[in-house]
Amino acid sequence: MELDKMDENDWKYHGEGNKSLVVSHVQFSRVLRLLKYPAEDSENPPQTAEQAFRQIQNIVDFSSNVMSSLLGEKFIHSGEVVKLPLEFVRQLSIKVQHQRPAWRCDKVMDIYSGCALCLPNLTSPALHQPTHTPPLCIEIKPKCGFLPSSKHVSKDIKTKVCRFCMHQHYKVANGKWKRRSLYCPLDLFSGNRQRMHFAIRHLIEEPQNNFKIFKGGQCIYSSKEGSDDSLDLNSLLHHLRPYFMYGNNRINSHMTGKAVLNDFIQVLVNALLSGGGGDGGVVMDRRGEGRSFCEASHFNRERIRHGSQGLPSDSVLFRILQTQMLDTLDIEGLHPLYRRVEQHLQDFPKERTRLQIDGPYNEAFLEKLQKCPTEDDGSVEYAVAKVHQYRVAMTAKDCSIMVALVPSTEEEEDDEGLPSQRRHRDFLSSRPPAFSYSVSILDLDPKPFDSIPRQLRLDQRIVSCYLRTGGSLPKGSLPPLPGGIFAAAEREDCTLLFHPV
Ligand SMILES: O=P(O)(O)O[C@@H]1[C@@H](OP(=O)(O)O)[C@H](OP(=O)(O)O)[C@H](O)[C@H](OP(=O)(O)O)[C@H]1OP(=O)(O)O
Ligand SMILES: Nc1ncnc2c1ncn2[C@@H]1O[C@H](COP(=O)(O)OP(=O)(O)OP(=O)(O)O)[C@@H](O)[C@H]1O
Repeated sequence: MELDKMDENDWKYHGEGNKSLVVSHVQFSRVLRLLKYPAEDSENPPQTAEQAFRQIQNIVDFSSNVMSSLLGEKFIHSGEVVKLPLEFVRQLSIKVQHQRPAWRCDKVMDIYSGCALCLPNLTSPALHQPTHTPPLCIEIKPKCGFLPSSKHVSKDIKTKVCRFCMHQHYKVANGKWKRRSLYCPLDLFSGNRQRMHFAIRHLIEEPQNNFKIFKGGQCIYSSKEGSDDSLDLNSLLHHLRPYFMYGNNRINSHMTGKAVLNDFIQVLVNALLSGGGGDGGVVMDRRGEGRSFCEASHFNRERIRHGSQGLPSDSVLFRILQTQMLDTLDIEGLHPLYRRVEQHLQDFPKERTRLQIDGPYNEAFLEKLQKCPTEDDGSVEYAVAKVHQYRVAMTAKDCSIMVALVPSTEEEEDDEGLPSQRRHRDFLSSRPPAFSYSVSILDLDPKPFDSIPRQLRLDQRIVSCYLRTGGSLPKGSLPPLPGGIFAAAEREDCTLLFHPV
């Protein structure tokens, strides 16, 4: 990529979140992630080009020096900061504007700094050979996978119903989403295949901003944000079916929609539980049996056929969960420590640098949070270390997982020996066809120190909304019944009920 010869026609809109907009290269497996500002700041950018460069460099440093050490290098692609010609960025902003979802247009793309983060395109991984079937990439934003056990938690409900499930009620009540998702992160993080299957099924039913599917780099399945449109399961099945035709199905050229979805979910569960190599010991996580169930989950505990297996210690879910659990005090216990730091900074503003409140995110930062004493000695150092830990946990609660699945070729499947490509890849041993896969984690930005008071306010609002409504919702806010899109898959097949494997 020659930075002085950038042409907006080589790039296309790829997606966006709350604070960045992503464009992908039409030919190479690269994306550019550009910052966004509130629309009211569009005339006067809130920071200088140098500050924008520093912000993106902080993102790279935080990802490569801090998150990578906690989550595992193999999952992380930190990218590099690039300086782009301003004319290119302006033209790009005009080009992508009409593709942006209306509900994200309260923010505008940064066209002033010329700075961006250049990353590998995780939805069209380099291991894909253009002549073969395009890779399927599944993006999951799993959110928080445990119930708090801190003594500082003031509302008992927080120890019973997980944050995501309570937040769903708040989001529907406030019109962010029309329907409630029945996905529960505690099921996904359980390590129990049945519960994980159940969780993914609900992500498919109501993806919101937690689930997307890409084929060959194109998004083929996601929520139409803010819209009430029903999801097109037939179209999804049409895309997925060719990947799951094997054995007799290949000969009969028929496979039920239910079977396609079951196989798809099974392959995804395998990838999430795999360690990407290594021995991958299975461990029970620190949540303990009682703490790993959310009372709002629709999963029937009695259906568990085999006890809770726990997550393999080298799996992506295990690493994310462990990092999320650096939040040991809950926001209610953390907030007084935040206030201690804030007070200290008011008294000694120059201490901001020594305490690394806004970075640099280097080894010293990592050491500060890893060497935090277990007991509060009343010091500002203790408070800072807990705040740093909490911010890292926040990032892990808001990151996304990208699973890329590449079907093995006929030759690879038919070859009795071990083909050279296969030696260099990890293969999922579900049922045929085999998939080579890679698992990555994206969106590992540092959360600002100042975001902590907002966290406390949001926590209070979510809990009081849940308690006020008693967990009930207006009619129509549940996914369509009976059985949602899965019932549609069954109708398409005129066959049995959908059962998790
Ligand atoms: O607070 P939450 O749990 O609602 O998470 C926010 C996300 O909302 P979600 O509930 O996932 O829809 C929110 O996502 P959306 O904008 O809703 O897609 C952002 O990821 C936000 O992070 P940031 O402020 O952009 O760094 C997230 O804020 P942080 O809490 O991570 O700062
Ligand atoms: N390296 C990548 N390769 C492919 N797609 C990517 C990559 N990085 C981001 N994306 C896509 O762009 C979308 C927005 O990116 P990202 O989640 O980083 O934005 P954000 O603004 O930080 O999100 P949030 O709302 O969580 O703050 C992602 O959901 C994903 O689909």
